[in-house]
Amino acid sequence: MRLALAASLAPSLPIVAAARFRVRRAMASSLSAAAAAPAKVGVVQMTSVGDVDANYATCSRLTKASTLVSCSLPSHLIKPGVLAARAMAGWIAAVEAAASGVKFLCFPEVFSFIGSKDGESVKLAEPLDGPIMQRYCSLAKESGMWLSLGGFQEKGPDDSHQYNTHVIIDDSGTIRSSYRKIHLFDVDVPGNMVYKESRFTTAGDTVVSVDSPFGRLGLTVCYDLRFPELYQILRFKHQTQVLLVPSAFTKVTGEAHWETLLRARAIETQCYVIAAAQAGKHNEKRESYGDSIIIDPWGTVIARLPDRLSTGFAVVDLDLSKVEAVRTRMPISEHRKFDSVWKSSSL
Ligand SMILES: O=C(O)CNC(=O)[C@H](CS)NC(=O)CCC(=O)C(=O)O
Repeated sequence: MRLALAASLAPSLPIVAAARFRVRRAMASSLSAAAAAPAKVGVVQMTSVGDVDANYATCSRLTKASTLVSCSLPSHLIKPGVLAARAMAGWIAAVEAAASGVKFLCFPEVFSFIGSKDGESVKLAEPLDGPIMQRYCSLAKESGMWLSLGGFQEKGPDDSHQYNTHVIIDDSGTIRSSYRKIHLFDVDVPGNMVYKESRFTTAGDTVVSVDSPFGRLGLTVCYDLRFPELYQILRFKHQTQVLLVPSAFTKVTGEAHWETLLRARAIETQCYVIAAAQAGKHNEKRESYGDSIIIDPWGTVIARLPDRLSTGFAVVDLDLSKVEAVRTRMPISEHRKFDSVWKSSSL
């Protein structure tokens, strides 16, 4: 992994890096000729707050890299202290991204809103054709980028429930796919607080994948990560090549499990894993672990931000021939015993 530091742009500010994975030509040429050319994808890390417009400003700044080069920061972000430093860091990342030519940018769960009061987000929940998501569709179109928007508060089946929905928008601004989080986080986190996501959220019940120029994508959200059967279905039934895990992991559980779970999913499915994370303090009560990460199908971490708190993103050349290379040398899909041995045993 090589870190291209944007430090020269602002030596005194938190350093934001774009990590790039270089294609190894020898490996690429020995593999499937049908594999698409490597494409640049980015994984965002951000600290969403209880303000839809402020979060949109951050997402927009990170996405519209090319138009931002000569722009000033949005005025509401120019405040003394940490926020201004973080905003600046995001801006520098955007400049870096322009040079990187990112074609697919992945945002974390609850990118558009994290409230501080119970039930706040249900009141803001909108259908996918509502104004909040439509603004992100315009953003994708204007910047010519595919977006993964994990964990949008989609209007639910009744007024007191939302869906936690992961949305994929293509570079023409069209919603290509959406997935409603299946596993809800009803957990008593040791030393932290009791989460009861099901109070305001209705679980989805459908496994979703979608084709893209960056391979077949498997859509999941956060706590889903702890349920490997979902990822097995995505890999062996849906034939996915890239697994997306937008998240807002708690600090406690993230420290204990985040990287290990993500690398396990990459290794056992032989897929790329792109996991965008919320980071740091959102309000007095809530803090996320951070550590946005991209993992290759061999399980190696190939990109992450320089620290777990900064706003910005890391970039890799996603090379689908690498997926095929790993699968050819270690053909676990042929070695599986699911149909012959395990199918008849219930868990
Ligand atoms: O409620 C919201 O604002 C959005 N939803 C979330 O942030 C969800 C439910 S509270 N968080 C997780 O799934 C964390 C999982 C986790 O931390 C773990 O598996 O260890």
